[in-house]
Amino acid sequence: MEEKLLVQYNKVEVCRKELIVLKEVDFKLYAGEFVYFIGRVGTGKSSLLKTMYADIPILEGEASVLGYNMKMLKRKDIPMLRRQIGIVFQDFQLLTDRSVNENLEFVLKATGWKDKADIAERVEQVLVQVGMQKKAYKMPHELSGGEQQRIVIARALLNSPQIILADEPTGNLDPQTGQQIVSLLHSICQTGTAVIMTTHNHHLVDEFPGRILKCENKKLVEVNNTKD
Ligand SMILES: Nc1ncnc2c1ncn2[C@@H]1O[C@H](COP(=O)(O)OP(=O)(O)OP(=O)(O)O)[C@@H](O)[C@H]1O
Repeated sequence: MEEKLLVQYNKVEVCRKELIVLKEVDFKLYAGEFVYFIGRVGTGKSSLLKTMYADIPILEGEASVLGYNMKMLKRKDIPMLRRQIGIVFQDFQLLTDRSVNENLEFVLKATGWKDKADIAERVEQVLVQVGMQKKAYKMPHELSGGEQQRIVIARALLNSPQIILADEPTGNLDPQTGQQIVSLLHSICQTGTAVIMTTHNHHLVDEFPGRILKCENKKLVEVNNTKD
């Protein structure tokens, strides 16, 4: 079977205001791949992810994400693009005033789901997928950090994204919980969803194999292991 190309960057420049963060970025992401972005603090890992969901515009080079030309992207196209990308951050960003169920329902309703039974079924499915079906009625503050991150991953899965972008998803977790989260992301990847994860944790990269790209000296380079 021919591999499906989800992201293609050619000579892309990533800028934050007037600062060039990365230049000449060549990158391809295929369906079902697990990719790590590593590199020191401030080298551009988050910024590069942000270009993929149109949080930072691309001004130089050619970039396509899920068939969208990111240089020509119209404001009105952004919600449709983001619906096909699951986004997971380090700081969980659940709505604190409502339960797990309500957090998930809120996203489905905001993305056009109307039928109550369909919504309930989809919420149940993603909670099962992350092993949290018993916590549906909990408030976020009643959950541990690892559990909250599982709910965030469930939220990212709601609209069956083709790509998950996870920006330091283990940054606020203890090592063992972080391991469980990366293991969960790997199992999601095995169902065909591509995952890009930024991390400073080289143990995780060594333990859970994936393609490794490093941000260094304003370039994105493919490396064989975390020591290169
Ligand atoms: N909102 C912003 N406005 C201007 N410059 C920014 C902004 N956010 C980040 N930067 C700068 O862009 C560069 C890249 O930052 P970025 O957060 O992408 O790096 P990173 O590799 O993800 O770092 P970290 O590992 O700390 O998360 C840094 O020099 C940073 O200071």
